[in-house]
Amino acid sequence: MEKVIECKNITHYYGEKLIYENLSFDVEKGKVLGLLGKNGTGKTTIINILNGYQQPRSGECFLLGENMNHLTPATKAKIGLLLEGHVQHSYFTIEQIEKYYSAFFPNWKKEAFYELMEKLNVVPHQKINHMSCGQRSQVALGLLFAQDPELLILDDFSMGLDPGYRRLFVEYLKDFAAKGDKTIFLTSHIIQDMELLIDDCIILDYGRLLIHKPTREIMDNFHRFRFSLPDGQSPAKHDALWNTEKVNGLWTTYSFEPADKVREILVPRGTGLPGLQMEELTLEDAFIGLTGKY
Ligand SMILES: Nc1ncnc2c1ncn2[C@@H]1O[C@H](COP(=O)(O)OP(=O)(O)OP(=O)(O)O)[C@@H](O)[C@H]1O
Repeated sequence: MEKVIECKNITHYYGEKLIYENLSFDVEKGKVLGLLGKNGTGKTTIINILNGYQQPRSGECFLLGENMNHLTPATKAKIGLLLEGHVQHSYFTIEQIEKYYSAFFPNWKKEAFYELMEKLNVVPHQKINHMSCGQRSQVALGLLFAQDPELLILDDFSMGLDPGYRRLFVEYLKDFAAKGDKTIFLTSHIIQDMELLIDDCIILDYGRLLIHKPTREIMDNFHRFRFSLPDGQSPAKHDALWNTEKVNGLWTTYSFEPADKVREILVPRGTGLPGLQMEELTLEDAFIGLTGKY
């Protein structure tokens, strides 16, 4: 399989503060990979490193086979980048920005941009800096679809979008990804959107990569378990159990293991655990189970 993003042993600090040590992952061509993590785990930082805007302490990244620090103009034209929803050159009107951007990209699809602008209730001579935050995000996304890149990198693409427009963009992104030869790497805190879109999931924790798995594998195998224990008794600690805690008198834990195995781990001496309940999870619940609430 062709690797569109390769991230090799990235170690990054801000001053004394470790962001990650030896972070490595690949994204294969045609995949949609979602990067999830709590606030401040380093999602924007890795996007900046991938694009050569920030230098890590060690390690290197390759985009479409080229080193992050030496991307040729031809390769840059194949990468669509959205940094936290911002559109540059906001003094332009919609018409002007479309003309300006079209000069940089050989595959420019003007009609894709205007198709989206028609859905926005804005007029072509409206200035971008006179638009709402959500409308500006939509212009930024319209420019990306017109660019028709091979690799789309979106940092917080849904910032400022209302639920209707978020759903519209999820549908646009799904269509874009369905072409099969496009690769998308994206972050968002709206995990319901991610669940509709992503093939694979990376979850960052503070200082490290927590998991990198196909989303289907998480949804099929990661469950929440609820159970009760006699007062004063606590469940056994085990590597296969995530974020075990007592909530309103009932214990909860999360695991990739099936119920029988969880029962065996929780009560190793075979005393049984009659009330053990296993629950299916949304991706958002799974995220909370893996990372904890706070
Ligand atoms: N230029 C900087 N100098 C010092 N610290 C920084 C700098 N940029 C980011 N940080 C810190 O590094 C950590 C990671 O920041 P980053 O913006 O990459 O996180 P994030 O996962 O994108 O967060 P969020 O989900 O809130 O957008 C944070 O603790 C942040 O305060």
